[in-house]
Amino acid sequence: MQTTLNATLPATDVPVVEKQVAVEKQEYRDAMAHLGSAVNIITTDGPGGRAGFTASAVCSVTDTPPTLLVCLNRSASVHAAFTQNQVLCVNTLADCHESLSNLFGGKTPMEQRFEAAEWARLATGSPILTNALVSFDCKITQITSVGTHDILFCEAVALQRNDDRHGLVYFERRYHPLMRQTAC
Ligand SMILES: NC(=O)C1=CN([C@@H]2O[C@H](COP(=O)(O)OP(=O)(O)OC[C@H]3O[C@@H](n4cnc5c(N)ncnc54)[C@H](O)[C@@H]3O)[C@@H](O)[C@H]2O)C=CC1
Ligand SMILES: Cc1cc2nc3c(=O)[nH]c(=O)nc-3n(C[C@H](O)[C@H](O)[C@H](O)COP(=O)(O)O)c2cc1C
Repeated sequence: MQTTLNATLPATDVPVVEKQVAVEKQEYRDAMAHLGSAVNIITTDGPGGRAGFTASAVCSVTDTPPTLLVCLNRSASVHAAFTQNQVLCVNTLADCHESLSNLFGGKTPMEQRFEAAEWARLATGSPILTNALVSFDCKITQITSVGTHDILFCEAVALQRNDDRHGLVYFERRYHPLMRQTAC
């Protein structure tokens, strides 16, 4: 399906279309499914308990100070743990992590989620997935609410990289391996 959105243009000789375009939730989700994204398991540990969930709504904000953002639905069972602990780790998944992603994205009990992989710790005490593509160990510096979600701004205080693994992309509601270029 091809969809055209009307826009108000500033040029004087261009007819202005004033019609307001309402985007329904399902239409928005169907459109967002066209955006390929990395898949991450976001973990935390501390006074609020150990918790983790799968997230695609993650991006870099600034390198000074090194800051990422993570969008977390306030209705998720893990929400209180993250806001109480004030620390988290963004573990970006490799191509072998499809089933782990589904485990952390479903309604699975928390212990069962963590039993399925090996974890370490860096600076904040948040679980680091040992064979992740990259792990950003962070303190949460700011939280802003927009609609159903909280945007967690997270300053990286330690990093772990695995430079030989292939990536994983979530696109059109499916997982796709993303191959690293190797010398031939
Ligand atoms: N940002 C989020 O909260 C996301 C939540 N999910 C959840 O994971 C499950 C499976 O998702 P899909 O297989 O991708 O099918 P879907 O049809 O639920 O979602 C399609 C796309 O819409 C966006 N989206 C979905 N739910 C959203 C939400 N509550 N807030 C903002 N954006 C949202 C995401 O970009 C997602 O890839 C659903 O329960 C979905 O709600 C998935 C991706 C992102
Ligand atoms: C591929 C994928 C991406 C997801 N991305 C997000 C996200 O960015 N933000 C979010 O709040 N939930 C996201 N979810 C849903 C959460 O992982 C899920 O709600 C979380 O595990 C909490 O579930 P619970 O309430 O059963 O603990 C995603 C799920 C999947 C499968």
